[in-house]
Amino acid sequence: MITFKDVSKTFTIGKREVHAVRNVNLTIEEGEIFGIIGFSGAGKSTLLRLVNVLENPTAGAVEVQGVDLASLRPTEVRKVRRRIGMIFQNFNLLTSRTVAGNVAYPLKLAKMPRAKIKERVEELLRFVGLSDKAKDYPEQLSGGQKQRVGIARALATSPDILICDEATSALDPDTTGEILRLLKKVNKEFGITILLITHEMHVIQSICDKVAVMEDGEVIESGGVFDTFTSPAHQTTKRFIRSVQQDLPSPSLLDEWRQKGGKQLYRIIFKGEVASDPVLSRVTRKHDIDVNIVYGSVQEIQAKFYGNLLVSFDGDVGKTANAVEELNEIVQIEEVDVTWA
Ligand SMILES: Nc1ncnc2c1ncn2[C@@H]1O[C@H](COP(=O)(O)OP(=O)(O)OP(=O)(O)O)[C@@H](O)[C@H]1O
Repeated sequence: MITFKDVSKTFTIGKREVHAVRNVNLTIEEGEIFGIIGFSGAGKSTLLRLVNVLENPTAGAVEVQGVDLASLRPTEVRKVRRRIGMIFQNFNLLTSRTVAGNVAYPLKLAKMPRAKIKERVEELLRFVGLSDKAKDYPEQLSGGQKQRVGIARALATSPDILICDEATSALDPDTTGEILRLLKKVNKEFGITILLITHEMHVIQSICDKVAVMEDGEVIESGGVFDTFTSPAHQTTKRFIRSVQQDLPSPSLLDEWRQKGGKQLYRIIFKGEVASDPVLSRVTRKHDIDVNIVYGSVQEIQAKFYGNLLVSFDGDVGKTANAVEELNEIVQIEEVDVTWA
């Protein structure tokens, strides 16, 4: 478990103070995949550097498994660091060593016997699907393969925690998907807690259990990924979510809809179980009105459905109002203002 207790980190450059992290309180439970998202300069890297003791907090405490990191002697800090693996955006591989040599490196530092190192490296390369690349050098690998080596190296000393610093930001979408699936496998098979930072919401959506949104050094919102996605409280969170969710049709489709009379649009949000319930047809039939589906999308977040449907209704105004009122008791329904779109 990693706990941030009222943590602040201020850098002083000459007379100027930079508040990189401000009053952060977070708990990352064992076995969780926890994502921290924020725009550039939000304070994400500083937060990670506090966990692997590359920085110490100016105020507050960072605890790993109940131990305040600031209270540790240098030898104890090294021990804690060995329990934490790390992967990076630019992979940080040793270019003069082979794939096997890179994965073996932390084991040599830990003074593992040679025969055991060989066995462990083979096992790790099998796990990340790179057994056939053991003798290659990093420059002979694709970005995705390099990150697999990075993951194998980070896992070499069997850490409890894996820290991922923008680990997929340099990769194309397909390769990003492969690496995220591998990270999920790391988490499931070994029970390793994963703490990742990213500026990409789809990374959070794909693999994280919990998310914290950072802005100007502060955590402005945190919680389960499904709840945060479906009920974001903060404007910045909404911006991140919009980047992975198309919740309106394209301008040309909206123009077509306007030309056809452009009736009031309603957005219906289905969450979890209700998504498969034929609620819409049931209610409109009962109130004797027709429903037109103008646009829709369904997403899967943490194995739950999240549906977003844009509809208009044909029929008597009073009956429509009654139907909307009844729907409002079952699902989230709101009028959509598309005057600006
Ligand atoms: N060693 C340092 N000395 C001075 N200022 C720093 C230092 N490290 C970070 N900062 C400042 O702290 C703030 C937060 O930086 P940080 O790198 O943690 O943000 P970030 O969210 O990781 O951004 P990015 O995604 O661009 O890496 C920034 O204003 C940055 O300039």
